[in-house]
Amino acid sequence: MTEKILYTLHETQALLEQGAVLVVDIRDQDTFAEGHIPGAVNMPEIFSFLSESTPEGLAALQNTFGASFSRVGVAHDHKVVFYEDSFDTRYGASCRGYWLARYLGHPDCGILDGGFWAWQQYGLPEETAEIPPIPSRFLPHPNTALMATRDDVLAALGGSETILLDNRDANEWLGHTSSPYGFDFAPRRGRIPTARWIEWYSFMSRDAIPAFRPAHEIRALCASQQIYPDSEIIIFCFKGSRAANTYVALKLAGFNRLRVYFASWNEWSRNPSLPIESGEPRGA
Ligand SMILES: O=S(=O)([O-])[S-]
Repeated sequence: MTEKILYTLHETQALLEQGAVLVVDIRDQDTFAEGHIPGAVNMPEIFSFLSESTPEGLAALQNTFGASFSRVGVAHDHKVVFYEDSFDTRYGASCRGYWLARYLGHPDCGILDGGFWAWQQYGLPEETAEIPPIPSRFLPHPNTALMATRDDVLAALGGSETILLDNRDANEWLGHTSSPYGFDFAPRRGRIPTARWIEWYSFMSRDAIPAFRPAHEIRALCASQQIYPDSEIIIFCFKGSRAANTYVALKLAGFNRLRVYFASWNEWSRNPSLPIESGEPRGA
């Protein structure tokens, strides 16, 4: 059975009415305070946390989000739906929430299709009051099959088995900036050698409310880079958010051998012993 990831407005509203879902808003605190889905809890750290893929880094990631999920009441036996403004406004942060919950072993989580913009567009109820969350005890059970580490990426370099897929914005791929958060946020600019590149925006329609493109279009886009549904793929970006967005796009299009290099360029670029390619890519 295909895993359900996207929840429509109608489905989410019905689940809320039944008390059958915890809705998690990943936007920043001020935006959350201006209006959010009634009953939603706020977890901006889903977007901001920077991780490392060393054993210590992974343990820190698991502990941090074990504590954060517990703080807002995420529980393994209760459905969770994450949302942001829309899929392309916060670098895919709602997808980062979904992917993190899956990685930490949550069996039943998803994303609000269209995000809060769609919710508002349809005039659905909002509230500004912040109701204190009811904490839970969320114990992470990491699903290591979803995570790629720096060593996994190193092992894939130049090989034919695993495809490295870089989905950062064009100016990062071209080496014009080190990150989306400032030119010098990370110490080096450029690309991981041999990685293929499909900019994350390309997987979404650019309508007023961005949505993932139909599966056949996503498959065709990937095929243009010799990436196919049975390919083994490691996706990366700057810190795992846009990569999670592309993970969702590919999953919806029937790709299943997917891992996210969650620490991404933020980790890779800080270690001078790891190879990068800089300057304009050939043919750019
Ligand atoms: O910073 S990001 O690449 O995770 S959007």
